[in-house]
Amino acid sequence: MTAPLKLSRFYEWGRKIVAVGRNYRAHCAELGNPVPKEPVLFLKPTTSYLPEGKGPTRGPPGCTDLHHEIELGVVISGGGTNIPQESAMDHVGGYVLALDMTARDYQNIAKEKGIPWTWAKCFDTACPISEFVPKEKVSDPQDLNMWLKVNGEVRQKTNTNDMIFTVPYIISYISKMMTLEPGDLILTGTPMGVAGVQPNDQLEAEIEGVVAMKFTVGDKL
Ligand SMILES: O=C([O-])CC(=O)C(=O)O
Ligand SMILES: [Mg+2]
Repeated sequence: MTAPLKLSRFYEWGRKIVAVGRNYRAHCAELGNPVPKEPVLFLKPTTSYLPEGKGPTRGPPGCTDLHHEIELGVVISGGGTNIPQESAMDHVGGYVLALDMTARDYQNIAKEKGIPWTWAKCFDTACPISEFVPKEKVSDPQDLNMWLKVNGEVRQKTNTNDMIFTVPYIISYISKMMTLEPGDLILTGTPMGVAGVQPNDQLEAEIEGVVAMKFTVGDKL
């Protein structure tokens, strides 16, 4: 008999990570991007997962500008296609605090050339995650204070009520074109304050009152 799949270990068996970009106005402004009318979506592979305690996050070969992006992650427990916004939260099993580590130099090259962001977003260790937080521990995902410190200094700080597109809107929007499955992770976008990190930097992040995590930056892959 095979063991039942545990939602708290979604990163071992979930099949995709769907990331929303440009979901906070101030972050759009800091990178000179327009505020989107519909969610900007991209995928990260599950090989980019880095659970806390499993080593450092590392940039891809040749990267000279590895950025941190703190994000609320939403773990899907019940799959579906064409999920209505009204019942979208019934498909959520819990949350994680996540980093959408980004090789900003490669992303800028990709933007200039009009080619995909794969090299910038999909490398091994590009998705550090906290322990799983069951849904019951979060009364309102749209009212969470979260912050990220680098070497003890606050770099990013937000409340998730600043998101342009809410969690139920995002779930409904994605599921119109891509079936969501149990174990999928949705990254909901980063607030202002993204910046470069160096080997041996200490990253510390928290969703206040909910979960905290620590990672070190390692050498390039
Ligand atoms: O790389 C970017 O700026 C897009 C993105 O992931 C975000 O806004 O979280
Ligand atoms: Mg991001």
